Amino acid sequence: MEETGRERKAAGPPPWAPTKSTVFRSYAAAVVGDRAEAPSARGNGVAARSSNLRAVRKRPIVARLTRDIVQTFEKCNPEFNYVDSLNPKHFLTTPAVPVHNDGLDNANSDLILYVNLELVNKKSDRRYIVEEMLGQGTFGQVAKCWDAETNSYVAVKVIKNQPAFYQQAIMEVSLLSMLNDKFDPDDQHHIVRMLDFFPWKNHLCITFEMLGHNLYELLKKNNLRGLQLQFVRTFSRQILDALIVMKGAGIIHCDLKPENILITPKVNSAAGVKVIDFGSACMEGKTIYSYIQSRYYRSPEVLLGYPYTTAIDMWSFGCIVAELYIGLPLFPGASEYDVLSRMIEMVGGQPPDDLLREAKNTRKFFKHAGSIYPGNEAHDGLRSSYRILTEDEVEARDSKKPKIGKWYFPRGRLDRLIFSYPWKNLNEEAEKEDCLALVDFLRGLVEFDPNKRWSPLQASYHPFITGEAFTGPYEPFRETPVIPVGRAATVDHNPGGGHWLAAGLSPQVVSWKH
Ligand SMILES: Nc1ncnc2c1ncn2[C@@H]1O[C@H](COP(=O)(O)OP(=O)(O)OP(=O)(O)O)[C@@H](O)[C@H]1O
Repeated sequence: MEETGRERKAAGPPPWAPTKSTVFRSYAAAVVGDRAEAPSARGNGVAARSSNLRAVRKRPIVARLTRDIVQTFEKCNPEFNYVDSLNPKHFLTTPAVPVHNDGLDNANSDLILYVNLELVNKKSDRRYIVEEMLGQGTFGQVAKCWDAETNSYVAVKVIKNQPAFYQQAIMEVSLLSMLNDKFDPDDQHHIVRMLDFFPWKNHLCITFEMLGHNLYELLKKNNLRGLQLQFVRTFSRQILDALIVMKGAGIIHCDLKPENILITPKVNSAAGVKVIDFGSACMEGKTIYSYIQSRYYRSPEVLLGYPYTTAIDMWSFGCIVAELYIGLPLFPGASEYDVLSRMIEMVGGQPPDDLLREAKNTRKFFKHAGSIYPGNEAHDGLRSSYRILTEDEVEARDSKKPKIGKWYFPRGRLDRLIFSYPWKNLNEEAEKEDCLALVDFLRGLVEFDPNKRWSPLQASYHPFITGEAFTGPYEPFRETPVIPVGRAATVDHNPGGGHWLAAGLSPQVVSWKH
């Protein structure tokens, strides 16, 4: 299946500085062009206007003049006649042409937002004044709003006025309130805080704490050259912390990607991140959708149509960790076939045969070779009765070529990519050791077999995360008796925190100094 939803617009090439390798340069430029991004309205005009508004709020004399500006004009000119409807609105939503909902919504069922529009929680009479657009996504729009009651900014997600989106947003509200209130009451585990939710003009509005740029924006600011290892470690540690809590709650995020990890305002000058967007999340053991996760971060079991668990978030997490280091997506496939081929080539190996036997989409990507496939150099002497179809075989079957993206860095294994990455200066012994630890860390995350892939708690004890000396391949402790998912009659999904108990821990035990 080709991508339909979740397509985002190209962001344009980055301001690329003089390089060590033109191969990497063109790769980055193409990846930015290929990777679709939510159209952001953080234009200069909007930014300037918002800082003006802030200035107005802070200076009482200016605030008074501004508030009473109509009266002031009337005093100056008795013929001055202010009519609200003639006041030009600064629209933030595109398109801003009224179509549905008595002219309040556009053709996409998005509420047409404009600067100074008030979104009101009628129950509490709390008002949120729209100031700028933060993001327009699948489920609706996220606007930066001024909360007059707390004198602070919040991010308000205004869900599209359509039953399916409303239902999924209700799920987001219920899962996030459970995570916030029950599993992270003291806001220690890097999960966004939901502050309020209410209906407004047939749209569900969800209010969140205001956070900063997302990690993709951060990587772009850094010319897609990746972050220093210390930041990769800190961010990974914090995302893992959130994943431990989510697994404890039995929640699968289903859309973990750099765009959904936001930088928190600095506390004591320490960098921090939080996981956002539970709009695709579901409870483990109650999975409904099969078409989930953004393509670059989609796990093999989801691609193959196999029952999935919280392990799919660990796959996405592995892709994110690698991307933070190299600055570029690990598997930027132009189609699902391309993503799977890249996984096989870069990680080595392929999904285990019993998974391939049971998965719904195996025939889309693999050929059952009948007897044992002896493997080849690229597959590490793999022995399997399945092999991935060649491009020609896919073309012959589908009567069209599979979409294949360019390879802009030298083809090969992940470890080679990490060690040969031109922007890193691996002169120091300590840096080389850190890199070895990173490669070993990634090994346990981008593991084809979801039952062998490390859980967040197992990963959290890896030397790359703890900062201990890396002495050799990490062997995680055994967490729970392994009951292969989809290969057993009943599966204990640990929805209520059994994961913690099995490990003899409570969520509070695992905390790091950030
Ligand atoms: N709490 C927040 N603080 C600041 N910005 C935010 C916040 N929440 C969301 N955003 C911005 O809005 C964007 C879209 O948010 P979100 O992912 O929740 O919406 P979505 O409709 O589910 O989007 P998508 O379709 O991309 O998944 C984010 O990438 C981020 O840039």
